[in-house]
Amino acid sequence: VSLLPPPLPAGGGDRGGSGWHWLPARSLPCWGIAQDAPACPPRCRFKISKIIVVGDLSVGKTCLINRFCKDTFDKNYKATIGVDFEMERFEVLGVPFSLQLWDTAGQERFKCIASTYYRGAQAIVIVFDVNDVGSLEHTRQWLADALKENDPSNVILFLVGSKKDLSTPAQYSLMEKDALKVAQEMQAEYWAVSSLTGESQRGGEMQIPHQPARGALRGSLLPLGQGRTCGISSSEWRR
Ligand SMILES: Nc1nc2c(ncn2[C@@H]2O[C@H](COP(=O)(O)OP(=O)(O)OP(=O)(O)O)[C@@H](O)[C@H]2O)c(=O)[nH]1
Repeated sequence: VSLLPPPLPAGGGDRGGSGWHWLPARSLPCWGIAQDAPACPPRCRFKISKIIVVGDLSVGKTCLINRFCKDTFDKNYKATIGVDFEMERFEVLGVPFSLQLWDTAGQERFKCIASTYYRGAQAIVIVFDVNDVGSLEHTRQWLADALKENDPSNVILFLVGSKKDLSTPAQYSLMEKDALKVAQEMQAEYWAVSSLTGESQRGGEMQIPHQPARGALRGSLLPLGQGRTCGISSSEWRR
């Protein structure tokens, strides 16, 4: 945890309270990254978005992030201790854009540490296992905890059902009904995914309030594992 960048403050960066963090590229070294970044003209700015990924123990949060950022899958379970961190960089219309993906521990004993990193999120991804109805029930509590540290009117919510490859079509369609109900209640977009196969499928026709400023973030997250230019893992940062 001590190697991670500090939690971002709530609200906006230097452009006011929009929740977006606009930082000159050269300000990144204060987090211990990009130490050798060349000098950038003032217009060269990173748009930084923080995404937190929450959910029960072993539902597949780390695998989801690894599929998204590195296009890899590890079948061996290694519990996340506290929080972990990945950064994804890409360009939208020539603007350098960075996603901070915060992988939080599902284990109860680490919840206290992990929740200190919830603040300042632009998106909350709540993950459950489509084969475990209990993990779907717990998503409401995960969301409530994450929203204590964030402005509910200013975050994009995703409910993600993981491990779809392990369920039969009949089992899945039963679960999907419940998941869509929960997603509707939360005003979240629902996705079912398999980090093993890389499959992702959007469920239902959710009516989400239009937030044009957030289109790029939503667009970058939705096609799980696509549209990236490069990924930087926390382990690379530590070199
Ligand atoms: N078949 C299959 N297994 C998966 C999938 N996603 C995760 N797993 C497996 O589920 C186990 C837990 O995955 P993790 O991603 O570590 O779970 P987590 O939610 O990050 O767990 P914590 O860090 O303890 O909160 C691992 O053994 C993974 O290989 C999936 O889509 N399909």
